[in-house]
Amino acid sequence: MFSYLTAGESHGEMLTAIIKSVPSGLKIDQTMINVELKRRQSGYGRGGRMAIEKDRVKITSGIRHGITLGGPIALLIENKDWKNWSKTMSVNEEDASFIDRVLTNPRPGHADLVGGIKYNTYDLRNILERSSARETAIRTAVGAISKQFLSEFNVEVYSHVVGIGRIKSKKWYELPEIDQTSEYFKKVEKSSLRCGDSKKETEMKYLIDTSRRNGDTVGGIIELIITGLPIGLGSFVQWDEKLDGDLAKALMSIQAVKGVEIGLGFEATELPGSKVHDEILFNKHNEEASFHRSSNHSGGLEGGMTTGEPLIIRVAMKPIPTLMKPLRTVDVVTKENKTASKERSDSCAVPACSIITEAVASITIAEAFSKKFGGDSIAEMKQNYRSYSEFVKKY
Ligand SMILES: Cc1cc2nc3c(=O)[nH]c(=O)nc-3n(C[C@H](O)[C@H](O)[C@H](O)COP(=O)(O)O)c2cc1C
Ligand SMILES: C=C(O[C@@H]1CC(C(=O)O)=C[C@@H](OP(=O)(O)O)[C@H]1O)C(=O)O
Repeated sequence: MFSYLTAGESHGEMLTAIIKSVPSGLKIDQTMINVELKRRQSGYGRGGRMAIEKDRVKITSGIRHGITLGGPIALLIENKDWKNWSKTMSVNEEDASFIDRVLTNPRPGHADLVGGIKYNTYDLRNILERSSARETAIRTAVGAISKQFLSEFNVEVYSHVVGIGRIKSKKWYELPEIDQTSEYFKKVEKSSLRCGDSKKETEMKYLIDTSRRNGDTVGGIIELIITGLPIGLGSFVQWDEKLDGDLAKALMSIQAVKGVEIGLGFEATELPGSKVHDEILFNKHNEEASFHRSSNHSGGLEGGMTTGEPLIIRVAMKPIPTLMKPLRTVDVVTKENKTASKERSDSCAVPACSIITEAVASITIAEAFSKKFGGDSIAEMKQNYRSYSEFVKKY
């Protein structure tokens, strides 16, 4: 199982992750991990921090000569900004008198107030530092290793931005093709908004810019597409084995994500069953044929299991909580009415979040693969995968 733990504060020295039970024999391309880190940093709407950070992974264990050994893999990413915070964020007791950048005016929508009460601190910096989405940099590195694992089984994970504020672009079923190599998705990769629809992209950028100028922020919707999945990852037999549940949990754990829908999602509630459910087909005359569907409204999941069709998931991100025209709040020390603290901040992080959704979904799918085709080495897992594929073909 691909379980992992992350550590690190936003302005601390570094971010760390340890990943458990990656099979041995998996070739790891560090350049690809760094490309994923760059993709996460490149989105439109980000604040000043991204000009400081140049995220690069350092692997300190679990890999030898580019190949996984089967033991825990440890990853590090340095925070370049740490040099400006080394006393403020020092782990050493002798720096305890060095208290600055104290935050006592909690920001509505951030973890500040509830975290302060729960962890019994009046310096809300103690909460901000770990609740910050800086942590998603290291999750993206874990996701990049999971993506490399999945590509051994020809699984591809990609995403695009389909909404910013009220502006909506095309959804998967409105696109001529949802292939990663399509012209549309080539445009997505080039777009700083991760939107392949140029007209909508211009409108979206305008909305981000005007809201920033007004001291405000905007959220949006990301669509995630995963292709090449076998039938039957996940299970219906127990609530905690359902893959839709695991994916929703992983995606909802991304900072500022407030909704996840699979396939038609909420739209399905407005349609009759006859227009929602995907009819089952089988081509008897094709030797390679197996069961397939007339449509993919289910988004590739039925009964908590993959159907073999592409997985389609939409993720809703709320607007960034830190506002340059701040909302009302209360100082946690004096209890006086104040306006919320203003920190350097992003005005829109939906394109960045799109890359994070790819990462966390890849980790969840890699876990499901390990569960179904379990083995200590990649060769053993591939053998199990091939044998299952033969079994499915004969069904
Ligand atoms: C990539 C990314 C960047 C973010 N940048 C900021 C930011 O600059 N300022 C901010 O206030 N919140 C930012 N957030 C959102 C907060 O981290 C998030 O709202 C906060 O941790 C509270 O969690 P919740 O929104 O899930 O309840 C960002 C989120 C993501 C995914
Ligand atoms: C650092 C990242 O995102 C940060 C997430 C974040 C928050 O409150 O979540 C606040 C900002 O941090 P800072 O106050 O240092 O500018 C973002 O830049 C990152 O994504 O790498």
